[in-house]
Amino acid sequence: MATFPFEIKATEGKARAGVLKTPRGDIRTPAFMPVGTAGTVKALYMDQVKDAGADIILGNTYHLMLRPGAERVQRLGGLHAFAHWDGPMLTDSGGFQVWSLAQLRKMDPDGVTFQSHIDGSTHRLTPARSIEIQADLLGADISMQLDECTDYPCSHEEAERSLDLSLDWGQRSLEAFGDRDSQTLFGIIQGSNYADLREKSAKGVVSQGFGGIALGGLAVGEGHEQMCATIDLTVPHLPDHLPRYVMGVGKPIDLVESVARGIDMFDCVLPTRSGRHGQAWTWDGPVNVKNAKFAEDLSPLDEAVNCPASQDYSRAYYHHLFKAGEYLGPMLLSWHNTAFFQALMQEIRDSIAEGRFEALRSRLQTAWASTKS
Ligand SMILES: Nc1nc2c(CCNCC3CCCCC3)c3[nH]c(NCCc4ccccc4)nc3cc2c(=O)[nH]1
Repeated sequence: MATFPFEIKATEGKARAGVLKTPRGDIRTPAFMPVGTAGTVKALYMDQVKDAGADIILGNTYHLMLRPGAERVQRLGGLHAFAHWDGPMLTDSGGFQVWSLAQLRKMDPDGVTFQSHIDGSTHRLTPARSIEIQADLLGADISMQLDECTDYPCSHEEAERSLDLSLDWGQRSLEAFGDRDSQTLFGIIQGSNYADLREKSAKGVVSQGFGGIALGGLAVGEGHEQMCATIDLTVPHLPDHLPRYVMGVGKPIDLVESVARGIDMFDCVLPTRSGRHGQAWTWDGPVNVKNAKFAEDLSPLDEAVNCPASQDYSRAYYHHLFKAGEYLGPMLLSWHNTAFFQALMQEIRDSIAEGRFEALRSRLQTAWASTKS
């Protein structure tokens, strides 16, 4: 397994600004990774994703193994060629999506058997099969170990059982990954919100020798404050030199507060999912364009976001598009939100490099206080 060079360029407190160097290109951190679920960042062309500033996108083992099938994606040249994205790509192992989407799933110590939510066909994921799909068939630059995302809340005993299973699957994932020299594998920490279990999981994952470390089991309903508290008690057990990735996070306020606690990488469906439903994220906080107050508002979504979707169309036009159910509504708003999330990460990176991150953080805590729920 390769360990990609991770250079920290600047720090402010626990916040780090750096570059993760991969064979398919550099990833500027802190980085927000747009989610390309089934080989597409929903409603966007890859050029728009790239122009918005994204260095890396996510692919999804669960969705692609069900349709069109992982072997078919390989026959078609792999996910980069298939989806027309030539930059770095990270794929999740599929475990989380099995929990959140599949029907009739059956767990055992070696893996999980489940029925497709699409056509009911039976599938099985083991650590080795997940690595084969991610690294061999889809061709991911960064793969994730197969893990069990522990339900929240849960007992200490249940959290420890789950953590131990993920540690075992992490070891098997590393063995299956072998010595691929142009791809890397990240481990995933579990442990729910128990300090002793997060420490046990962190020390276990760090000792196994991954190319990066993810914090799993978060953004599962615990809320902003609990998520921050869990990050606070996990990061001290992580080495400075490996990238840290909080999975499934999150809202803009979550990104800022996680960067302040030493996190480098994020993914979330929020920009495109909320965009499809009329929610626009701006520097002043979220607005829902379907609100009647925008019916004759000629102002742009956000003066400070340098994207045609943010500058060239009025809020009144967005209001009309969503009231009329026009396709262009979700398309433009997904584009704006994707550009806003990238503009936020760029401002975070610049502020750390210029020693003004804490000033940015306190300004955004005030502007976005109501979004912490
Ligand atoms: N292995 C693994 N993945 C996790 C994920 C999936 C991360 N996104 C993958 C991505 C791949 C491509 C398809 C989409 C998913 C999580 N997502 C969330 N919360 C999302 C909370 C959320 C936020 C906004 C809207 C919906 C849900 N917590 C997560 C915890 C884990 C975890 O422990 N282990």
